[in-house]
Amino acid sequence: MSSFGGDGLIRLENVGLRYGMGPEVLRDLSFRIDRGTFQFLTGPSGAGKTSLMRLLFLSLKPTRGLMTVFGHDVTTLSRGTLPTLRRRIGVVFQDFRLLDHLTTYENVALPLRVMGKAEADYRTDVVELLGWVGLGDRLHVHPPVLSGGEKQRAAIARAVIGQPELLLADEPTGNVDPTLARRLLRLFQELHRLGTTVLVATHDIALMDQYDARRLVLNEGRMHIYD
Ligand SMILES: Nc1ncnc2c1ncn2[C@@H]1O[C@H](COP(=O)(O)OP(=O)(O)OP(=O)(O)O)[C@@H](O)[C@H]1O
Repeated sequence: MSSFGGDGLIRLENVGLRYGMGPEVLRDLSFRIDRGTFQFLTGPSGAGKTSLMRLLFLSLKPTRGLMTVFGHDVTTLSRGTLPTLRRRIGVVFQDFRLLDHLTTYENVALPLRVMGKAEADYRTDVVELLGWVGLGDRLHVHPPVLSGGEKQRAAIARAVIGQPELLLADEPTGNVDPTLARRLLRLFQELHRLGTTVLVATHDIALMDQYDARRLVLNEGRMHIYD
């Protein structure tokens, strides 16, 4: 029962995942992510990182084992609970998922609008954050005209603007140069300092070497942890 002690924001016990009738792509995962911690998730291409991120964002359910997120057993979540839990999570997926009919500024401000905040209270924060990620001159354009790296940074800004309890970022520096990648890592560190639990999936060893954090390593669906 090792994963079920302590202040586990996320707990997995013997979790397995398969797509349809295919083979298990995640196998016997047992680990805990404590509140307020920072960790990298890494491993070779196809090891299951994105699949694990989807599990943690409650887009998929484990096909076996026990998993809790914010203390809720994910297999018995009611339809109403799911969106409430997701609102506590900031996500950056590899396909960005920006809304094309909104400007960059509006995309990033969206989580705050959903929370019911007034624009006058957040406008400066959104503009400042977009400046920090290098999009200060792209505020009023729509996602289709942004480059891949610009879309990625807009998605990151949207994920962090509301200071979520949990940040899940899948290859967040995959489309940017090393200088910008360091800058984005600093943003995640700052968020962590403010209390967010952070999980960053990355292949980028140079990036991981810049921050002394726990490493969750997936290999062929199994996990090894280096504290
Ligand atoms: N929707 C899906 N349906 C069926 N199989 C899938 C699906 N998504 C992923 N897989 C399979 O699950 C395995 C793990 O894929 P996943 O994308 O989670 O790995 P990854 O570690 O994120 O890889 P990468 O680093 O290349 O993004 C792979 O064998 C992949 O083919």
